[in-house]
Amino acid sequence: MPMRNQTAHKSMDYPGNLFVVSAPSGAGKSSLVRALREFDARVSPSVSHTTRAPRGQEKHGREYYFVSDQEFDTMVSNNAFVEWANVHSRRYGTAKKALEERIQVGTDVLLEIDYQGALQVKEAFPNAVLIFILPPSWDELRARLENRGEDAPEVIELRLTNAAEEMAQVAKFDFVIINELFESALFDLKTIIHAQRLKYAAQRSRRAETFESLNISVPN
Ligand SMILES: Nc1ncnc2c1ncn2[C@@H]1O[C@H](COP(=O)(O)OP(=O)(O)OP(=O)(O)O)[C@@H](O)[C@H]1O
Ligand SMILES: Nc1nc2c(ncn2[C@@H]2O[C@H](COP(=O)(O)O)[C@@H](O)[C@H]2O)c(=O)[nH]1
Repeated sequence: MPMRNQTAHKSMDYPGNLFVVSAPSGAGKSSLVRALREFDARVSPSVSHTTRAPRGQEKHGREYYFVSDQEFDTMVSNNAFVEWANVHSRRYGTAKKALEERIQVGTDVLLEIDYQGALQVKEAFPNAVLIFILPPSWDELRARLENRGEDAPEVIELRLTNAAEEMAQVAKFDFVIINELFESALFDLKTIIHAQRLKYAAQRSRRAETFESLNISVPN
């Protein structure tokens, strides 16, 4: 895993919630997150940088910022990523500035990233909620990748090989959802997000009351 140089943000540093969704390729995380956002406009996705080529109808700045290896290297040297990782032989990273600016103003941000990135985010933001999506079976995972029809057979094989290592990380996550029936997995995702918002709001208001009783202003 790449070396990082970051400090953990103290709990309550930021008013926005940070959710991280990881899954082996094809388990259905993008589909779930897309469906979630139709119900919940408060969840704002983060657009990652990647050195992989666009596929299908993907657009620069919408699904990803598609950058060269050199551009990615420059961002790494400038410490511009909150996390980055090699995934399926390509590099992917989350820009630090854009993420911090959004959670600082109270936006709930959702990162769809791999497990290596998720664990780096948890180190930097201990309040981040890590959610892992599992497919119901290996056969179904393969079928979803094949039926999606967007990756070459050798890419599908690489993603399936990597899936074993990814799934071995599941215990490090705060929540696990099995995406068998789509609607049921979506309900689980909505519930986790709702529960976290309530918990965080309660913690903040308790803290505000404590500061109020001491007659001092609440730091952001
Ligand atoms: N519960 C489900 N039942 C059947 N098919 C599903 C289900 N969830 C997602 N799919 C389908 O599986 C395929 C893979 O889903 P999706 O692209 O969302 O996966 P992903 O985890 O985001 O993959 P990647 O990391 O490669 O982007 C898609 O064709 C999607 O429509
Ligand atoms: N560590 C990071 N992983 C990321 C990021 N953005 C996406 N990803 C993960 O890469 C794989 C492959 O994605 P694909 O779009 O090429 O199918 C998948 O697991 C994504 O979650 C990132 O910024 N950091």
